[in-house]
Order: sequence, then C-alpha cells, then structure tokens
Amino acid sequence: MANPDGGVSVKGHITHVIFDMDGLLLDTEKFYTEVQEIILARFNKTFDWSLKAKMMGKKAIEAARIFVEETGIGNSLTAEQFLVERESMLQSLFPTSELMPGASRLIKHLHAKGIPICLATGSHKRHFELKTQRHSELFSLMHHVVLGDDPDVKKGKPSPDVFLAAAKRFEGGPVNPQKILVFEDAPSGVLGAKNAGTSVVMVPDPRLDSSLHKDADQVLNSLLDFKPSEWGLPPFDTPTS
Ligand SMILES: O=P(O)(O)OC[C@H](O)CO
Ligand SMILES: [Mg+2]
Repeated sequence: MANPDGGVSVKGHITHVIFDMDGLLLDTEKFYTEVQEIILARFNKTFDWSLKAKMMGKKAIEAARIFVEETGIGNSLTAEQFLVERESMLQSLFPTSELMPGASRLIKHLHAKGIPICLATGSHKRHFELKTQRHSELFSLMHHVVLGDDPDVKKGKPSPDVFLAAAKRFEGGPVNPQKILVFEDAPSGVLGAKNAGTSVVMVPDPRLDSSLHKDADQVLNSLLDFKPSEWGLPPFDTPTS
C-alpha cells in the first residue's frame, strides 16, 4: 500500500526491473486522449479522466470496447470501427513521442549498474515501433520487450500475463516476482503487476483520481523522484546524474 507521504512501506531486495511504456517512459497517453476527444466531439460528448483511467494500459481492442460501451456510442460506432477511425491520427502522432522526465536517466543508470531491465507494454508491435523510432538507442538497453500482441499475453492488464511473460524471459528466468520492481502509470498496470506478485512504483498523471493509487507500493510525481537505494538498487552516482 502507498503511504500518504509517498514513502515505501514494503521494502524488498530488488534485482530486476520491469518498465511500462505509455505514460511512464513515453509521453504518449496524451495522443490517445487527443484523438478520443476528437471522436467523441462528433457525438457531442466529452472525454473525461474517469473513462481515461479505465482504458489506459489495456490492449487496443480491450480499451476500444470500454470506450464505445461507457460512452454509449456502441450503436453508432463499434470498437473495431473506433480503432480504424483513430488509427490514421495516431500514426501521425506516435513518431513525435517524447520521453517522460527521468526516463532516460533511470534506464541508463540501471543498465550501467548491471540491473536487468525490460519492457512490458499493452502496445502492439506496430505502435511500439512508431512510438520508439526516435528512441531506439535507449530502448535497446532493455534485455527484452513484451508487447500486447505477444502470444503469451492472452489478456491485457490487469491480467498478470505481460508481467509473468516479462519475468520468465530474463536470463535464468523465471525471476521470483518478489525480486522484481515494476514501474507503472496506469491503475490496470499497477493491478496487473500486483497480480503477478511484484512490487510496484506508480507514477500517475496528476489528473488521475488519487483513489486509484491505492494498490501501488510507492507513488511518485516523477521518475526523477525515484531513489534506487530504497529498493536495494544501486544509488545514482550523483544526485543529478
Ligand atoms: O501503458 P502501456 O505501455 O501498457 O500501453 C498501453 C496502451 O497502449 C496505452 O494505454
Ligand atoms: Mg502505461
């Protein structure tokens, strides 16, 4: 559980780290929000953060079904049609994806210290490639990447599938989940990681209702605030390195 002051109540000796991608390492959640607002405006409806919270982190088709059902537009637009409609907009936005604050610093630090790191995202391969094309050097530091359309990921977050597949593929895996720290921004992702038995640091968007932070072991405003030594990980060489 998270402390109100953001402190750690569950310390563990972490040996491996799993990163979420959208909204955690890459500032891509804003693209989904933008296109969903455009689509809903056509139906004279508005997109809000309670709906956003239910969609984020999920596989595309799972999020699409929630979108059309919760907004009540399902009779006019199916989940499949919604995905087609938003695709051309997303394809032009994703290549402009930027890193979230502290993402590069933390990935490079853990890699340099020999901590095995990997990615576990709901994004499918085609979107992953568009989003990361300007950041291929940084993402190449991941030992492996597990995508939403991976055959081992039967169900999206909050199912533990993507995190269990990620734990299995480390050298000498499966790694004991108690030794794994997951970084997530989405409520479904935090729950998925807990369902897999790992510890979770949540870095939520400030617009997300704070009641949705409750399952995380630690809640931070930014990756820049992460202190590796609190989790038994090597500290940064200098406070700003
Ligand atoms: O947050 P991720 O990386 O699991 O991505 C999930 C979707 O693609 C976006 O919410
Ligand atoms: Mg995410």
